[in-house]
Amino acid sequence: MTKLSVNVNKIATLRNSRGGNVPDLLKVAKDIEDFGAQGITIHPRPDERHIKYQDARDLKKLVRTEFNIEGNPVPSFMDLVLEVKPTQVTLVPDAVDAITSNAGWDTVKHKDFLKEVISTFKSNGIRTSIFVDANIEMVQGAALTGTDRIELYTESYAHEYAKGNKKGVLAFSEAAKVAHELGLGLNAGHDLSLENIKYFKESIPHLLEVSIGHALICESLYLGLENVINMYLNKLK
Ligand SMILES: CC(=O)[C@@H](O)[C@H](O)COP(=O)(O)O
Ligand SMILES: NCC(=O)COP(=O)(O)O
Repeated sequence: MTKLSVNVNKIATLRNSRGGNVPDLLKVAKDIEDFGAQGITIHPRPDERHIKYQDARDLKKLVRTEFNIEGNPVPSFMDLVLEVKPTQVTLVPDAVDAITSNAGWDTVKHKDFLKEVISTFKSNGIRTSIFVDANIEMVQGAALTGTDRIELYTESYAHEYAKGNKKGVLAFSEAAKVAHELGLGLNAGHDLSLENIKYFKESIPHLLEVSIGHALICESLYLGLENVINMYLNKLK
């Protein structure tokens, strides 16, 4: 079975756009768990444009499933994760001004840095994962850092799948095989959706967890729209 961890960044984006507490991030996270998801993911960015550092602290008290915090291990992020102690930390090499995550780690170039950061988190009882492209050399490099898991950056798979090219998954299944042989646990995420998730799951061996946010929240809005419009129409009769 592959666990579904729901990324709630977009709920925080919506909340922040009005400055109040609607939608209530904590209630949404609790409901997501009650509906059966097996994890909650957040990706606090340094500018706190969606998830605020305080959200991470508040969610820690509430999340009963797996709590995954993603981000670039700059000092403020490291301090937050070491304070909150989530189930898992996923290291993502994103620039401060990146609109969203757009690359995996160069695990060869940054091996010593990653080793040190991973050792710090693991010695504090936090499972570690490194965000990497579906590239064998990067997966092998990740194994040398001591990380528990990797998260395959699935943007290229999603992009190719949307164009009708199912072969885009091949690099991912190869990377997954190598990861398994090297004893790494396997997660995946970015731009996964109701459209492309089934084929990905069927093609990738040993997939422990996917984290999905953007598409899942957009799909939820759309799939709920008819119901809500009818509820309004009923009240306006
Ligand atoms: C690592 C990853 O792919 C996701 O965490 C993604 O970066 C979501 O972040 P945003 O919601 O800020 O786009
Ligand atoms: N790690 C990927 C994630 O948390 C969600 O990415 P996306 O579904 O918002 O692209």
